[in-house]
Amino acid sequence: MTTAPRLITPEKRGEDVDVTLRPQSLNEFVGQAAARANLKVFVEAAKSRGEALDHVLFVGPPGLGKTTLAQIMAKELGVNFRSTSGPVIAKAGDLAALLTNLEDRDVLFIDEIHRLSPAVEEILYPAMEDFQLDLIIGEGPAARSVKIDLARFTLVAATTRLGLITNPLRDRFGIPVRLDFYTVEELELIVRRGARILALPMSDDGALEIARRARGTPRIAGRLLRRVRDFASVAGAEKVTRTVADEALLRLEVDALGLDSLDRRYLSMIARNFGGGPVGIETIAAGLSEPRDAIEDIIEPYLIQQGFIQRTPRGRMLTGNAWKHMGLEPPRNMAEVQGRLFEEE
Ligand SMILES: Nc1ncnc2c1ncn2[C@@H]1O[C@H](COP(=O)(O)OP(=O)(O)OP(=O)(O)O)[C@@H](O)[C@H]1O
Ligand SMILES: [Mg+2]
Repeated sequence: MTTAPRLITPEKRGEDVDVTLRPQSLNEFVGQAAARANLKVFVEAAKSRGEALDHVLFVGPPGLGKTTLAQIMAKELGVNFRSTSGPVIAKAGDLAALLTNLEDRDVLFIDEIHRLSPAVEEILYPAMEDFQLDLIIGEGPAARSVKIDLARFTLVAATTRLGLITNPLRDRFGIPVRLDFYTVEELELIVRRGARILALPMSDDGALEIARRARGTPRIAGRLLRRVRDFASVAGAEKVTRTVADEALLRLEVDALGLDSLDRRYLSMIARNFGGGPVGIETIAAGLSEPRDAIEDIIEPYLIQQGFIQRTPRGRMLTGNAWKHMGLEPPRNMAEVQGRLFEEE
């Protein structure tokens, strides 16, 4: 099943390979204040002791800056950055090859670590803990195990779904970092910085309008900024004002809160076909013809954070806010149904 291209998706797309907007240091990185402050301390401490930084796990919805922070870690530590991702490492040998090529204190970044195969994960445990590889050479009675010493490296991993990581793996990260959606103020700084880099004249209320509608996500802020720039240049606008931004975003079907057509389809399907829920995730996935993963990773986190849906033991349920946003009347027994569901828990 393929997901239709969606302007607002926080998923990676070609243009994000364009690194111009990517912050290069912890100081340049906007938002995530608590995480940033902690990371600064840990980096300083590791550097002053001349040791490898403890392993770091970044957890959070797509587009919030996990890969960016991983790269920044290596830069701040002044070490090499090697990068791979869970689904790419097919065999234990692939990971072994990567690990044996690391130098002391290097950062190895594994994106989507929840998609590592169990056989590969097994190799990772002793590597993370004792900086050793335990390899089995040969098969059957002739098989023997060899241990290879590795450089003392730092594993920096990222996942959108903490729940999909096994406990033994999770426990081996000394520094777990959870990234949250950004505030409008933070996104406003990110948009202004982006406009400066792109040499795009923009008023304060123009930046605010884009920030408000970026779904709490820097990647989306960057993407909206580029699209607004296109509209502005075609329309011959000298400056991105609130009106210019608003017109462009409306044409992109991004509403006042940053919800796009897929978000709205999600909400309206639960409202119209299921009386507001509760309705199970599989049913929603089938109804929207979208993979369940994409719904759980991309659509729901923001809708939950905005207080539009609740996860109940029986499935998803719309809140009063969601009905209001759609301009619809909530069912009269909504509060009662919700109360009953949570009692059952
Ligand atoms: N704090 C920030 N300030 C400015 N720009 C940011 C910030 N965080 C992320 N970005 C920008 O947002 C985009 C997405 O960031 P990044 O690729 O690090 O997200 P991610 O969390 O790794 O996403 P995914 O889960 O999809 O891999 C990048 O282009 C980056 O430039
Ligand atoms: Mg990433």
